[in-house]
Amino acid sequence: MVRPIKIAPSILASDFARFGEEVRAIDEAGCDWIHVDVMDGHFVPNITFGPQVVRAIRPHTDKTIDTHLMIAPADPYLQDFADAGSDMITVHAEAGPHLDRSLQAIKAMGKKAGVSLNPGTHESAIEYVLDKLDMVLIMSVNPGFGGQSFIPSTIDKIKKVRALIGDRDIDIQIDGGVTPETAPLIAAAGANILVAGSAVFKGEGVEGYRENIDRIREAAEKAQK
Ligand SMILES: O=C(CO)[C@@H](O)[C@H](O)COP(=O)(O)O
Ligand SMILES: [Fe+2]
Repeated sequence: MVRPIKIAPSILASDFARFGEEVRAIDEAGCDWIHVDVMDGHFVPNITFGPQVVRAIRPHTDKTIDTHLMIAPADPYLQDFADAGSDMITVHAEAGPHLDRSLQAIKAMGKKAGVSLNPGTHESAIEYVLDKLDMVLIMSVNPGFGGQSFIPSTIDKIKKVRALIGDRDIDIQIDGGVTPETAPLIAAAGANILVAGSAVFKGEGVEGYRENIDRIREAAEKAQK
């Protein structure tokens, strides 16, 4: 089954002084999800924002708020993100130490659960938690910053994760360096949720964002067929 392509702009590349306006603009521009990059300055070498930002943007969109937690430990903060309005909560397999417990906690909060793999992490890290997953996020850059170049070995990992998933109802998300040029390779390998920060927000306002989202989506959909 071909899973529908979804585009999830990362607000890490938006204007932080205008979060509400920026979220409304990407919503109006036709994005599918809103990707929120949470960084703690410990698991990754950058600090961004916490549950308060999710709470602040929640009234500006009905679309899925996809929360990418690059924090360790994640467990003490899961309830805060759930209460703030996150729909999907993704933890890193490397953030440990109890991945299965983190996923059980997210599901018990009634949220969709994702697990993320850094570029250097083997796909077997998800093998025994597949029954608790709604999504696998394969990092195509080392986490911490937007605007980095796509790491080519990601393509091979997408294929391996797709094979591991089999016919389970699990999305594969790719995050980092997604552009209209990399999107076809990503989609052809079997991923269907594409996060894009700089490639979307380099545009001006709703029309600029729409053009960038459409270009990525069209390139991916064409390659899926
Ligand atoms: O999680 C991360 C980075 O750690 C990403 O979500 C980036 O924010 C994507 O930015 P671009 O590579 O698309 O500019
Ligand atoms: Fe991300």
